[in-house]
This record gives sequence, C-alpha cells and structure tokens, in this order.
Amino acid sequence: MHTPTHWQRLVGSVLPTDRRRRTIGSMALLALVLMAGSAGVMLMLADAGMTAHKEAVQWWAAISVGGLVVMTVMIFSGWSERLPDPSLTIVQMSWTITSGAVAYVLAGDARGVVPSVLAMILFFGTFGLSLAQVIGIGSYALFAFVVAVAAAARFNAASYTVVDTAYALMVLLVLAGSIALNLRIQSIRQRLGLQREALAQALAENRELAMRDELTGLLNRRAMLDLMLLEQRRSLRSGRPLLLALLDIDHFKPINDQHGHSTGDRALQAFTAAVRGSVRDTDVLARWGGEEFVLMLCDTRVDDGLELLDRVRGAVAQLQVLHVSETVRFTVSAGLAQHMPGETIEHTLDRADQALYTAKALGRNRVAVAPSPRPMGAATAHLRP
Ligand SMILES: Nc1nc2c(ncn2[C@@H]2O[C@H](COP(=O)(O)OP(=O)(O)OP(=O)(O)O)[C@@H](O)[C@H]2O)c(=O)[nH]1
Repeated sequence: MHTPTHWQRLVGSVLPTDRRRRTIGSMALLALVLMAGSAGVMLMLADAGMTAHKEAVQWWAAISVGGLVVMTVMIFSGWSERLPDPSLTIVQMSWTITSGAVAYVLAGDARGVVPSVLAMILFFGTFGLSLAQVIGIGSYALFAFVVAVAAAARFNAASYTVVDTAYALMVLLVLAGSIALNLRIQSIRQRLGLQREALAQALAENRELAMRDELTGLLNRRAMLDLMLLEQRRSLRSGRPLLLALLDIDHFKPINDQHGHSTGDRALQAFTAAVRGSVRDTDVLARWGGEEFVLMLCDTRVDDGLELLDRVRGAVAQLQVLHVSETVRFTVSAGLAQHMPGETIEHTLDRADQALYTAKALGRNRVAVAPSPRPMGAATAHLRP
C-alpha cells in the first residue's frame, strides 16, 4: 500500500479534502508564493536603495501579498464556492496585474524585474480561462501597463533615459507575446476538446456497433450471451422465472432462392419489427445467426411465455413482404425453455433448440416447450399447434 511521505501528509493536512477545491487551492497557494517571492525581491531592491520610494514599496508588498492571502483564505475556507468562479482566477490575475503595474512605477531603476513576473502572471490563468476571459484579461493588462509606463515616465521625468524606454518596450513586448501565446493555447485547447468529444462519440458508436447486428439492429449473439448471463444471476437471486425461446423462420431458403437475397433481408427486418411489436419492452430479442433469433423473457411463467409466442407466431403469419408484384409470406417456429437453477444458459438454449427441432419436425408454424431437464436426459416436447 502507498504510504504518504511526511511532505505529502503535511500538504494533505493543509489542503481541502474536496478534489476540485484542492486543485484550485494549490493554484492559489502557488500564486501567493510567487507574489510573496516578487515582493521579497522588491523589498530587497528597496533595501539596497535601487527603488525610488522605499516606504511605498513596503506598502505595495504588504497590500499585494495581503490581497492574495485574503483570496487564498476565501478559497480554502470554501467561502468562494458561493461565487460564480470559486477559483477566483480572474480576481487573482487582475490583482496581480494591477500590483505588477504599480511595481513598475515604484521599482525605479529596478523595473527590469517586472516583465518576467508579468509573463508568469499571464500564463498562470491560461488553463483556467475561456477565450473571452483571456482576451479580457489581456486587454486589461495592456491598459494597466500602458498607464504604468506613462506614469513611470512622468514621475521619473528628470532621470528618464533610453534604458527606461527599453524597459517600457520590453514590458509591452512581453505583454503582446504572452497574449498571443495564450490565444494560441486557447485555440489548441478548444481543438483538443472537440477531438476528445469526437473520440468519445466514435468509441460509443463502436461499442454499440460491436453489440448489434447490422441488418436488424438487434443485439448480436455475443451481446445477448452477456445479457443472458446477467439475467441468469438476477433470476437465481430473485427466484423469478427466466424463459429463453429460439425462433426460426420457416422455409427461409426458398424466399432467398425465389425472390432474391434483398427480399430475404427485408423479410428478416419485417420479422424483427413484428416480434418487437408483439412483446414487452423488457423482453429482449437478439439475432442468434442467419434466420434464427433468441427471445429472452424475464420474470415470465411458461404459460404466459407460450401465450406471448403464440401472439408472435400470429403476427409473423400476417406479415407481407412485397417483391415486385408478388407478396411474400412466411411463418415462424419456436422452441421455449425455462431456465432451471443449476443449469447453464447454454444448456437451457440446447433444450430450447431441441423443442424448436420438435416444432419443425411436426410441421412448422408452431411453438414447442422443452420439458424440464431430467437426470436421465429423457426429453419430450409439449406442443402448441
Ligand atoms: N437474405 C438473407 N438470408 C439469410 C441471412 N442469413 C441467413 N440467410 C439464409 O437463411 C437460409 C436458412 O436456410 P435453412 O437453414 O436451410 O433453413 P430454412 O430454409 O429456413 O428451413 P427451415 O428452418 O428448416 O424451415 C439460408 O438460405 C441462408 O442463406 C441474411 O442475413 N439475409
């Protein structure tokens, strides 16, 4: 078993237990650490006399870090959950951009540190924002720094040199580059999202196709076997009877031979529709192969199953499939078996098949019931004309 390290235990005890909140909480913590680091650098520069206004830098550091501390507490306490964006990404980014712009004015000769922090801030929200939000926050950053560059030029007009112009250009370049890259990442994310959706849909369609017979749309043999095994367990637990019937269209080969394969196909489709129209939604019909079908009747007694199969037989006998000017008609024979506790599904199907054989042998267009399995294997089928 995985034993958490001391560090993981420590982080686990601080972060919220809810997974989503833990994720946004850890992002907020990261933003706070970055801001605290930047504030530390600014204070260090102020101490070294590199910035123009030492006291103002101290106030700036306290307010910038303090604001993020408040937001982090709002996230960790769960308070932000009542807001439209509980991660507070936009608020945090606006706060840090504003504080970066102020730092640019206050940093004096040290304003060269600002562009890298700015780039970090802008990439911070890349994965949590929509395209419109990226454009919005990018425009705000552009506005804030244009104001900051103008303010820095005005307040330090006396000592303004070409280096300050270079810093200003650098800030604007970093901004433009970050926004362009962010937009690119957004479009890649969007494309990936669409691809993921298409893939999930294709997978679902594939799964469906693998389970279904193409001609009739019914469950195929493999899918039906899985379903029967599931119902077998249910029936065993609940004690409710489970019936399996094998249905086989009578003299189907002549239909194909005389009227063509496509008429045969239409006959199979008409047969499917007729059977489905005669049974309950909970009864499951599957194509077992060729012109043979399996019908599973859950929670149904043999007498009721027989009555239902008789109804199916009648509905199929009424079918008319048109071929040129002729009408093709056909009938169906069925073998019914009740699944008995202790026997396998394959064995129940074998008994249904024997009953079907009996129905065919006795003239077709009829339903036969398989007798309960006997230890000696003696089997005689009860018949319904
Ligand atoms: N059109 C069409 N025919 C199929 C399909 N699958 C199986 N068949 C045909 O079904 C016929 C089955 O014929 P047989 O097994 O001899 O049985 P039958 O003629 O129905 O005779 P009985 O079952 O004894 O009444 C064959 O001609 C197969 O080619 C299918 O998907 N489409």
